[in-house]
Amino acid sequence: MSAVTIQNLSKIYAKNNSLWGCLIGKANETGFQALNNINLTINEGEFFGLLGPNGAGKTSLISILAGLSKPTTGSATIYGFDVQKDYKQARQSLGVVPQELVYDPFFTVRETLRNQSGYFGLRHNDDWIDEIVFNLGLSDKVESNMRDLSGGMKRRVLVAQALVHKPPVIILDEPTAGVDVDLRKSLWKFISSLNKKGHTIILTTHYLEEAQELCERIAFLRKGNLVALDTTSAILENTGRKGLEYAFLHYTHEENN
Ligand SMILES: Nc1ncnc2c1ncn2[C@@H]1O[C@H](COP(=O)(O)OP(=O)(O)OP(=O)(O)O)[C@@H](O)[C@H]1O
Repeated sequence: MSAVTIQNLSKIYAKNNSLWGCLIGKANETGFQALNNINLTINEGEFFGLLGPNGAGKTSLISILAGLSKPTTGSATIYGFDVQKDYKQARQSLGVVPQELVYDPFFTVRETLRNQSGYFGLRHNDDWIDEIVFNLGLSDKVESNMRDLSGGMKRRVLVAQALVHKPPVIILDEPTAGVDVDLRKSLWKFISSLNKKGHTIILTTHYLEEAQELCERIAFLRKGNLVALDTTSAILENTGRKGLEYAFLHYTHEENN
């Protein structure tokens, strides 16, 4: 079974046309097209890279998969569950590490992870919580309040939150932005071990050397369009084996598409 399917997916963000503009008969401005007819299948157990420059549409796509935003047209499924019609099952199958540091400053790390477990109906999840925090180097911070953690540690908690319900599909939206070498190493070791156990990993990152090392297949987005989709080795081969940074620039520059 495919882990994720995306069919004819487009997203147009509506313009906030003012009431005053409507009253004086000003024509409504059309919205901004962030995704344009994306078709993509990600296989079960794949380590998949979703790459593109700032504003390419990566987070817009992830938000739709996570049920946080509705597509304008098209559809998407996670493990066969439609992200809109079967929202609960699709969300249960997905763990998302968001790009932005969102947290409640009044809870401890353990309380944060217990609360997150509760959202997924898991009451006695401490064994797994302990395993996650250990693997993310957070064991000594588990009773600390979120507000007392450094930025990199808060990001580790976001990763832990995405994993509390052992989702088969894990999306990491720039998980290593602003984190030190230690976390990067421990994070990739842990995520790779989950991938070996069968979890599907979808990674967006601007650290292309990480994507080159980890991802079996890569999609490049540019201005909402899917401009390349292939195995990492084929992408490197097709662009003269000059590295993923060269391939990134090649595929995401307008004149090459
Ligand atoms: N809520 C919104 N309303 C209007 N436009 C939006 C909204 N969210 C995103 N956009 C626009 O859609 C485009 C794609 O944004 P998105 O956040 O998906 O890009 P991204 O590839 O994740 O970029 P980055 O690498 O910087 O995180 C951008 O031009 C952005 O300004």
